[in-house]
Amino acid sequence: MAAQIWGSEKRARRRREISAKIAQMPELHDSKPLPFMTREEKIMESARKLTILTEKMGQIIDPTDPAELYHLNNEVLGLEGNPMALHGVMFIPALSAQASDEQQAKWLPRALRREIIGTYAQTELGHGTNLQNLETTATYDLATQEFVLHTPQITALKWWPGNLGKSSNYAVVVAHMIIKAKNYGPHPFMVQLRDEKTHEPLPGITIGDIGPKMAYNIVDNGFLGFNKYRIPRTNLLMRHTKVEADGTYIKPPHAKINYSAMVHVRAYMLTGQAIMLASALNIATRYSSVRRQGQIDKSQPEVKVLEYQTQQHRLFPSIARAYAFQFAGAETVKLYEHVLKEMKSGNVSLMADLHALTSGLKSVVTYQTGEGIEQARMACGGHGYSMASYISEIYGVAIGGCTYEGENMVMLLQLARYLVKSAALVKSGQSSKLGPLVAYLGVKSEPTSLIDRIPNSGFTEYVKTFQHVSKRQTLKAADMFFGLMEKGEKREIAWNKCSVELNRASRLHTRLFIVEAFVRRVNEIADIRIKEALTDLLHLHVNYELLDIASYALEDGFLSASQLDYIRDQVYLYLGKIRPNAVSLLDSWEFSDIELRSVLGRRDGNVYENLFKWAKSSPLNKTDVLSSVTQYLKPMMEKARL
Ligand SMILES: CC/C=C\C/C=C\C/C=C\CCCC(=O)SCCNC(=O)CCNC(=O)[C@H](O)C(C)(C)COP(=O)(O)OP(=O)(O)OC[C@H]1O[C@@H](n2cnc3c(N)ncnc32)[C@H](O)[C@@H]1OP(=O)(O)O
Ligand SMILES: Cc1cc2nc3c(=O)[nH]c(=O)nc-3n(C[C@H](O)[C@H](O)[C@H](O)COP(=O)(O)OP(=O)(O)OC[C@H]3O[C@@H](n4cnc5c(N)ncnc54)[C@H](O)[C@@H]3O)c2cc1C
Repeated sequence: MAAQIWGSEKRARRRREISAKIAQMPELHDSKPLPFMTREEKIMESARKLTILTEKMGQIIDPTDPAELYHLNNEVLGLEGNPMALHGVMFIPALSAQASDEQQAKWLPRALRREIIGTYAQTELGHGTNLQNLETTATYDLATQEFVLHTPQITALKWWPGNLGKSSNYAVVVAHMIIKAKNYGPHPFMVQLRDEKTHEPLPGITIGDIGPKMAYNIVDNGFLGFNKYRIPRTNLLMRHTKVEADGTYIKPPHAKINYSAMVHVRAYMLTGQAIMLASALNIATRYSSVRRQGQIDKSQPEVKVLEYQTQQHRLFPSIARAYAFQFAGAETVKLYEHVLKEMKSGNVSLMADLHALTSGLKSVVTYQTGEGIEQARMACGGHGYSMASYISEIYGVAIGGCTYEGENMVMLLQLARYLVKSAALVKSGQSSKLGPLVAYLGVKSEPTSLIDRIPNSGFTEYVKTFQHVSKRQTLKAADMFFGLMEKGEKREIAWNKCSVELNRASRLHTRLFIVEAFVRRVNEIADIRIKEALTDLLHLHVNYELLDIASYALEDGFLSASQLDYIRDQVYLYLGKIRPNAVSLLDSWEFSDIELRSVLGRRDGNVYENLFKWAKSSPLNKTDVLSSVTQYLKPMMEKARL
């Protein structure tokens, strides 16, 4: 199963080998539990480990393999981030995709050797979503052949970029490029921020940390202002766009090609989310098979809480989602790598499809991951609320994904643009022009669903039902939009008035893609036992997801009440079937105790003794009487007693 999750036997084996090596290297372990550290201590601890990793990486992993590097980071540095998180996630991908060969030769080897630390600085205090209204300018000075970066007012300060505040000395900065008073829109520039020797900010640069956040606090998200700060013309990233010495602008082959670093993260973050969901579920499910509370049969001893159907219903559909996201994520990364290769050689024809797909997936996956992790926390009762579970930290980090890399509603609306265009093709009889991801929009469906009507139909009737509801909602939302325009409403106003319905269509389309990716994977599996276990999970997935969106299929009678009863019964049936495999389905992800950082989720199940040990190690317990008591509470009580 680990091979299915991680992509191959070899990958799963390598992960095990890497974890075993890390277990033998105490210098790479947390020196004390992270929840007992201050933010400053955590940042120091992370930098300490990161430095050792840089020295010893070659002994542990193949540093050229991104999957191995990702695993190493998760184990050693953890999900709260590290001083170079954005360096790998966005700075290097931005240079790789947008810098010319010559620029790459100059900067990439230095970045890969970690001679410099970089980030991606785009969002500003006043604007994040609406890139067209960013305010930072890069004005070309023909006389010196330099760009002059400037922050015209406080809202133009770069705000949020990870590791910008304190760690990075370089950044890819997105600024509006102005040449001879003409604004060419947002473009990426390579900018040195700090002196390489002293790490002091360079003159003309104002920079710092934006303060503590809900989670992800090892990352120093930062602010950045420029005061007429000059960089050479050749620091504009010039793989696709060029500015010649005389100010001549050569436009890129696709207007949004400079957005590729964002698409990169949107594609790669899906498996990251799946890992966070599976981690929280691993903790909750292991704990649920240790925790005994109450009886089902009063004549029997207390049961493990995992025996309760409500507990299974809370956890198991999310286990199925974690697998589904991992499989859909793997497909998306493959597609992204293909499109990136094409893009580098000038073929931009697949960019719109990839943008639409990743926009929808990013939104649905992060939202459902957040839901699943929060349910996992609640499933642990009181101990879930303790940082000893570590689930609240996983939650805080995961839901950051709903916001970063494009706020979820906004990204769903991006997919909706693509769906509406596809609907227009269907309506104008041009269904043959639909791309493979939306081809179902042009296919006439049966009048009613055949779920529970055809024996041995596998998952086909389920997929058809998901297709039906997605198609119906897409065409309905598109009709509403076109109808408003026909009535004379301006395009943008009409769009806004339909946007809730449009986003519903985007979610349904994306959920269909996730179901299909799961089905595709199960169909590929040869090992009979693995196929069986995953087929059970897929049964739970399709039935649970369909129940969740049943109103769409009920309102036009595509599903009947009796079919809904069948679907509900299937959910209960598969909860029971999955119960014996539940812990194994999560243990198959092979997270080590080092990586999970959870007292509740310990592999050995020795929860109570270790919770007590953990509590005793709280800094508050260093002394029996705190100074808050001697200074304030004791005098207050004494005064009250007089
Ligand atoms: C390995 C990774 C694992 C884990 C990650 C872990 C940690 C990482 C932590 C944090 C990283 C966070 C980093 C950041 O957040 S960086 C900042 C990200 N910011 C955003 O995402 C901003 C979101 N906004 C946008 O993307 C755009 O503004 C927009 C909403 C898409 C609108 O852009 P705009 O230029 O105004 O375009 P429109 O006029 O609306 O659209 C015109 C046209 O272009 C199409 N389009 C837009 N984007 C793309 C694209 N990327 N590729 C292809 N096409 C695109 C758009 O759909 C429209 O097409 P039409 O045909 O419909 O006209
Ligand atoms: C943990 C974290 C890490 C980050 N890292 C980076 C980084 O490394 N580099 C970087 O540059 N940025 C980074 N960001 C910033 C992030 O990319 C932005 O916060 C994000 O893109 C959302 O933009 P915003 O904050 O402007 O939200 P806003 O756009 O102000 O969103 C506020 C609300 O308005 C709604 N809204 C906005 N526009 C529309 C619209 N057109 N239609 C409908 N509704 C709309 C949104 O849906 C939302 O409900 C990070 C953010 C976080 C939380």
